[in-house]
Amino acid sequence: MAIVSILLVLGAVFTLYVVYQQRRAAKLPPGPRRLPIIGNLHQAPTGAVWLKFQRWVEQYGPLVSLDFGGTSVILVGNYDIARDLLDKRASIYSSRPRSVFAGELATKNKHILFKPYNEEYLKHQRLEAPVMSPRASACYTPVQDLESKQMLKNFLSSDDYSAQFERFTASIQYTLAFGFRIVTGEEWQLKANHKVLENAVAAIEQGRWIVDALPFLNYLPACLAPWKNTGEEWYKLWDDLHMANMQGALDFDGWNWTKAMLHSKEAQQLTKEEIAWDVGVLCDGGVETTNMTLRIFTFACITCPEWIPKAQQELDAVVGNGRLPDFEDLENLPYLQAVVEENFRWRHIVPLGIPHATTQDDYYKGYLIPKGSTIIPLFLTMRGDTQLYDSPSEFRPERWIGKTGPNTFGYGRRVCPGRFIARNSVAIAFARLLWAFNIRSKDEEPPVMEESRFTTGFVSSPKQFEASFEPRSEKHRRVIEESFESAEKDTTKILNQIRDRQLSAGLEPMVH
Ligand code: HEM
Repeated sequence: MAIVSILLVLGAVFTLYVVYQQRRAAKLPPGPRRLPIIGNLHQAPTGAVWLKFQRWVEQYGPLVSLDFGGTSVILVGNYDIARDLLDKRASIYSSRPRSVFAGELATKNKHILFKPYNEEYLKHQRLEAPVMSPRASACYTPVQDLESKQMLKNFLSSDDYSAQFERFTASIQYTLAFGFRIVTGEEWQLKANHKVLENAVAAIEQGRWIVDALPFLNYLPACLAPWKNTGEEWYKLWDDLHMANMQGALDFDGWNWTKAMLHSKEAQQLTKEEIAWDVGVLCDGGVETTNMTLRIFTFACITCPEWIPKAQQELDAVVGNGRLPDFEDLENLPYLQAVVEENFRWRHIVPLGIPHATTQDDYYKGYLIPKGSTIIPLFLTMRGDTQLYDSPSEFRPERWIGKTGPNTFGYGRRVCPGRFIARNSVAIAFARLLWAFNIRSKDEEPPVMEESRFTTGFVSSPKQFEASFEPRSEKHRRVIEESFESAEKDTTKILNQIRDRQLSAGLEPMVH
């Protein structure tokens, strides 16, 4: 009798639960039909995930809801909705989805990208803010100036754009973060960084770690959960590199982010290791992102070169051929600025943006967005919107003359802190590369712009292709050589010049 009663109660509770779930599901945005318990897990795409997500947006509209094994996932396929939710309601849309492997095991909650939005996260954001502000970032141009001059000079003897772009972006980030340059690209720190970044991309890869889909599996002992040892191993590599870089930064003369952050008021609430991670992540955050943006630019030069003569005519008219374009020239180069905007639109390095998560239930246009939902802004879908862009696969800077382009650096309270530095690095690199070289395909049949030319994964950029960088004239070659020859290369002097620029801009660069 007692057993029958218990079964009846359990049955009633289960029925109520199913009815509750169905009622809630009825309020969600539309989406593909879900199965009990697993939801849409069986339909979870792999590879170029964004293509399947885009098809769902075409089928169900710009707001799509999915259920991945009990986690509500909301796809956002249009700029207006992304702004409405992620910017205008940022106070409840700025957390991150739980990531067991990458966030908890491989980085032990020390990587800012994976941190949930709470008081603990804000301590780290406040620590970074002074070195990332627009005014502080404007003081870093001497580093971008030197590194772009070396990049041009290196292109005179080698077309290996992968190596040149990586050295350029890494040297900017390492100089600012730790006070030393990446001169050859063979430095051990950069080699160690390769391994760490390779692991980082694998750690975030969707569908790779079963524990991310089924977090309860993390309660298993390590002998039954092999990912735990992998996580521990990757964490150690990462931690050792950050700690070694911090020590290096303290040993170098001159100002750098590590010293500035360690001496700040906010640092008193954090451990040295946490600060080493914060600086390390800021450094890493700018290397691959900027590097991939330059690869995309080069791919645009060889797949749709029609716009290049206009950009070069503008540079010739404003700068002439007797000197390199400078930061001061940028405001007089509207076409070049439009090239930067179009590059960010044409192909974004994170096709699915970086997911946010909600911290409370919300309603939007009558639809329920449940607390704990993963919100995915479909960057590529938005950039390919044919309602907004005529022939979106074509590279047409004209779309942006006198206008700013689409949101490149994310949303709300998680917007990319490196956006001011990144824009300056990209703009000066584009201006100088276009001024200096004719960038052409080395293949008889130049590649065409199509999806299969891009890598899949959390970040995406053009797969390897051949390009030549030929100086536009002998005069251009000489200017490139002389500009690098006469550039200040002493890192300590450059960094102290940056500290002084910050002081005269009324900032406190925080170092004794
Ligand atoms: C062209 C270059 C870059 C692009 C396209 C880019 C793009 C992004 C995007 C889309 C996000 C996610 C924002 C969101 O969640 O809504 C992000 C976050 C981030 N970026 Fe960048 N970024 C670039 C360069 C940089 C640079 C130069 C740095 C450092 C100096 C940096 C550091 C970071 C960090 C630390 C985060 C995590 C923010 C957080 O979760 O609180 N990025 N970036």
